[in-house]
Amino acid sequence: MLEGKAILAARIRELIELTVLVDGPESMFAEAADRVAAVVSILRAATDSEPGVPAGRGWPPGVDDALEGVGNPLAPPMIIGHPGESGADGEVAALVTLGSAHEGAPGRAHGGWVAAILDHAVGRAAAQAGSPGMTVSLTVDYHRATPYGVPLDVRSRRVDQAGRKVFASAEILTDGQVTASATATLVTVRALANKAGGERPGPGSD
Ligand SMILES: CCCCC/C=C\C/C=C\C/C=C\C/C=C\CCCC(=O)SCCNC(=O)CCNC(=O)[C@H](O)C(C)(C)COP(=O)(O)OP(=O)(O)OC[C@H]1O[C@@H](n2cnc3c(N)ncnc32)[C@H](O)[C@@H]1OP(=O)(O)O
Repeated sequence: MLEGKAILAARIRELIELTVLVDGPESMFAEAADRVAAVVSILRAATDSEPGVPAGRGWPPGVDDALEGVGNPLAPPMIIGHPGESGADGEVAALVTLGSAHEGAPGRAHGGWVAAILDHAVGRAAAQAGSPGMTVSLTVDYHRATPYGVPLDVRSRRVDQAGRKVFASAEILTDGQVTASATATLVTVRALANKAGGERPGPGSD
């Protein structure tokens, strides 16, 4: 089931990428749109959920996660490595490859996607360090172009903690050079920390 969803999501990522890149006659777009509509109706028939309405997909991040979910076509996806796999002790190491659909300035990744990756990385680092929380402040420095189409190395770690506040940092590297870095403050959320896979948090829950 999961494998099938991951394959579907991978195809949809391909579809998104090609939709951004392709140019052609109206008839080609019309035919493609009709075929996509047929796929949409297959999926719609299989769910009671309404697109765009919060459904609460479970927690912690899984197959449908916005950044790392292999079953979420919007997720690049970010591949989270084992603790210490390629980063230093206590670091979370991840790999992510963006595409043309993530382009901002010509030839480089959009800064919003760069920030989303860094936000997720600090969230992961806080969770790995035993202090899962939500980002309340994220400061991003863009040092040089973050490319797309190549695997990006992402590193993050918890730096400090004071009460419920967790301080973390993260970088994105390519060819050993840091393209963007972030420092963040997260606030631990007790209700989430206690949930290994329960319902998604509601607004303002702690
Ligand atoms: C996300 C939880 C994860 C837990 C999951 C469980 C398992 C983990 C497994 C894997 C996790 C892996 C990855 C997760 C990665 C990403 C997940 C995506 C999450 C996000 O996508 S995240 C980005 C968006 N994020 C928000 O949506 C937050 C909006 N926010 C709020 O929902 C509230 O803010 C809340 C509930 C967080 C706290 O609210 P509250 O009422 O409980 O706490 P309160 O306001 O009292 O603040 C307490 C202390 O933080 C200080 N403080 C507050 N704000 C500050 C700021 N801006 N700068 C500096 N300090 C600040 C105060 O000054 C006070 O400090 P003091 O105690 O010293 O006075």
